[in-house]
Amino acid sequence: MLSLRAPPRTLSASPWRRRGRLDGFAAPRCVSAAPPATTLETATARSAGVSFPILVNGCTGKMGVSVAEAATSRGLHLVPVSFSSRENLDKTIQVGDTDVEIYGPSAREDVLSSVIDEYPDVVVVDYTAPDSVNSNAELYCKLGVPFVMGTTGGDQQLLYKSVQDSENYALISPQMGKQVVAFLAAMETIAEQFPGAFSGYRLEVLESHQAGKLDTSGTAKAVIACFEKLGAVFDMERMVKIRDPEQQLYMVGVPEEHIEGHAFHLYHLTSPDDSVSFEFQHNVCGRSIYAEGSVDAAVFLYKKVQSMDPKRIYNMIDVLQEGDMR
Ligand SMILES: NC(=O)C1=CN([C@@H]2O[C@H](COP(=O)(O)OP(=O)(O)OC[C@H]3O[C@@H](n4cnc5c(N)ncnc54)[C@H](OP(=O)(O)O)[C@@H]3O)[C@@H](O)[C@H]2O)C=CC1
Ligand SMILES: O=C(O)C1=N[C@H](C(=O)O)C[C@H](O)C1
Repeated sequence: MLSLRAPPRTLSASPWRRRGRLDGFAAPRCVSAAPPATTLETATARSAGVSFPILVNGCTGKMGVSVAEAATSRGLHLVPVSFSSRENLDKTIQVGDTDVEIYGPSAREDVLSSVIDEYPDVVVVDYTAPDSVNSNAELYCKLGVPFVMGTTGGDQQLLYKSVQDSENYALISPQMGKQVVAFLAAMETIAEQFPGAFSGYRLEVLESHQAGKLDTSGTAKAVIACFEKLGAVFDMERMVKIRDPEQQLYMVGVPEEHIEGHAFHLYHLTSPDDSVSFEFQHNVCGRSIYAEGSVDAAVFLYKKVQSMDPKRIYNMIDVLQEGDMR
């Protein structure tokens, strides 16, 4: 019986639990966070024609530092400044040869203005926290600095409005991993072409991330929106969010070395009469695909700004469609 009638946020009847970790759930084999040297050489050569300053906001966090490292590996100039939610942190973070100085909220407007004076073609990449999405975006828009918003959550409608009103350039996406972006693009295409094809189907969604993740998966929300266009019924209250390392290890099957950094997603659809079911999964260990994708996003946005492209607000599907993801 595949129908899931679990109460909200319990795991007792989840497909992950019912099957156990080895039956039908293929956790990815562990991969090294660093891409192989040949890949890096190719990537550096490819970005050689495009070099510009990049400021990564959120370098005290895991994605921020990963993106900063990927940017320097790709030959971009890392601006030695990043912001924190904490005042008077008096901290620097070393990324390659660069000492990135961390500033608190009260300094951010002055510091960012000085950065823009010194590096007029700077692109900002934001990996901070859901509750800073809107205030950070407002600041980037106020100062007219193009930005990639990798941070999820916040008020997404307001985020788009801020960019639209300011006519700033921005690339906004809850998902930077090339293959997951391709899956999302496929979902959007199916939803566009066959609205209602899954009319009446029940949708169940489980997502597992490292315990420190504050919000619900932004990627899951985007995929759910597609299933809803297809006619599936989903109650956001019933989303199963797994943040407990024990459950991740023993039930979900996350490799132990990736408990601190993983994103596993499972979507299960059942027909109204229970006779048909579908299941989709995307399971990522580590953060390298997001870091590389974020640099692709920054390069893409930089080129759009330089060519004064009229579109101004982009997402990762635009980057993928233009063949700009490595
Ligand atoms: N688009 C994508 O593909 C991906 C998106 N994400 C998203 O990126 C975000 C960050 O994830 P992750 O790096 O794992 O989280 P972390 O908690 O590791 O890092 C976030 C950092 O943001 C800093 N921060 C919080 N508020 C502010 C602020 N107002 N200004 C500046 N810095 C701030 C915190 O540092 P401090 O305490 O010093 O303020 C913290 O170190 C999340 O929203 C996550 O969902 C993650 C992976 C992929
Ligand atoms: O916080 C994370 O880790 C991730 N966040 C993004 C999201 O919320 O969709 C992307 C991915 O799931 C990793």
